[in-house]
Amino acid sequence: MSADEGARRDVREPHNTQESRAASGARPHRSGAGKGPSKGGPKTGGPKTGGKASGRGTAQPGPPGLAARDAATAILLKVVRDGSPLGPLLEAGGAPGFRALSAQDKGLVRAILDAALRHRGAIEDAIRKRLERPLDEKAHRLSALLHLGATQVLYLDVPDHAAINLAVTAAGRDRRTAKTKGLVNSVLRRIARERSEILASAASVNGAPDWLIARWEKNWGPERTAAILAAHADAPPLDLTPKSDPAELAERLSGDLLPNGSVRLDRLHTVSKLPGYETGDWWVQDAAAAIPARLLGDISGKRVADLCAAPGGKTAQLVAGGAIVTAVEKSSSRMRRLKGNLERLRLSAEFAEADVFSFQPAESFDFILLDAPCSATGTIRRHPDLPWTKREDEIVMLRKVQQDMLARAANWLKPGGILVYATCSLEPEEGEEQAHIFTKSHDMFEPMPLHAAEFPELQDFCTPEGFFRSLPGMAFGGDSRGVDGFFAARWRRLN
Ligand SMILES: C[S@@+](CC[C@H](N)C(=O)[O-])C[C@H]1O[C@@H](n2cnc3c(N)ncnc32)[C@H](O)[C@@H]1O
Repeated sequence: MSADEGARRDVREPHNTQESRAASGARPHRSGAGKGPSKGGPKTGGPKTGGKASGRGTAQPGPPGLAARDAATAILLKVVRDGSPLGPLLEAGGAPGFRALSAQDKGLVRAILDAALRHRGAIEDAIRKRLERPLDEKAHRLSALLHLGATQVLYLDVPDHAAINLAVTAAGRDRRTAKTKGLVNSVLRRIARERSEILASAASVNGAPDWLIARWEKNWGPERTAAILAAHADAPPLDLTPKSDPAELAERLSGDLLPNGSVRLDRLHTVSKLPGYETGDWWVQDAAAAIPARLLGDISGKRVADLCAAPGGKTAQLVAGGAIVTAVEKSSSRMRRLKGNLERLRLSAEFAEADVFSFQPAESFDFILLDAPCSATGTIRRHPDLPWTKREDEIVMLRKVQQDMLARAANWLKPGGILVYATCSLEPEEGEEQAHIFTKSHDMFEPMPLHAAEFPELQDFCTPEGFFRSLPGMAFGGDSRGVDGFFAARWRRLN
């Protein structure tokens, strides 16, 4: 996955997990111990096992639900075997089998994949313990069928018999897995029988690859790592940034007003159907993602560069704050999204579709916000595919990009101007360490540490060095539903 594609989506388009799930009626079980499934969720039909093995794919039309299951299998394979990010596979130009599905089936596929990836560690553990011998490393398709079947049995409101029959049918219809029907059937039946026990122990199973957990334990310690993993297991709430009057919006949407002015709703909302969507009264943005732009202070009437701007959550904040904003973004498709988002919000900015490494501003800026491309490990609760598609060497590669970008951006600031650097990463190499390197190598810049006196609501998030640091699992203003992991540092140019 490229750094760009790993970028979070602060301004969410109508196609998102929440709304798809709402559309499909596929409500996930709440994760955690002792939460047995309630039955009678989405009707996948009552597929009968059988059907003819048809080589690759499923040429014959199958029982209801099978097309969705096949699309989910193909997409899960793309993500966990090939390392493709999930988001683009679920978009309009995404995976072919997915594109052909009805809106309801698309919703079902999104819900299955979200749960399968969010709980991948626990599901893998449950399957492994119920196999007589380990699966062949190359048995990717069989593994995916077992994972999706187990996901439905453990985490979605689908009757066990329907979920299991569908998995067995899907196995039987493909030559590569036709002989494993018995195994699929017996493993999934055991998982259904032992559901309570599996869910009770799920929290103790690591929900990310070992290399990531080892990093977090080294950097944040075991307790905070456990809190990060617990936060990842719960789907996040829906946070909105109001264009104006947060209290009015919170009341209008019956949401909770967070101390930074974000409005928090539960996640089962269709974003584009919420009041104020059409009129551009708010945009989707995690409460932590809304902090870096605020660190610039009073920007009204000032020239602000928003570097690495798409999809535009921070651009919107800056424009709404009265600044004259130049939004720099190198990806054309993401720039289109940024423009579309600002259009909906009736906000205007100057758009520069350019690479930060070749961009040349006509004049210097009063303020610069650099929201650099990063591993995005702070957004795993919103993108549960990330742990399974990231590689550690990407973090090493991105460090150099971030360092060079910061150094380049520093040249474009007026004397007295303020620079904020931010990443949505849990990795100190992309946050704290970058800030220290910049301070050491730029004596024309003085750090502007954040203090609780200036931002009382951020007291728990100001580090001793004066950085902003959030970790998933940290409560904000008494709201225990957590925030994304973010880092931000701030400097003033001396002359
Ligand atoms: C973390 S996202 C930005 C999120 C955005 N600031 C927001 O709040 O909505 C990083 C963005 O940087 C863009 N990007 C990556 N490398 C870039 C470069 N060299 N020049 C300009 N943009 C770049 C990516 O395409 C991506 O859209």
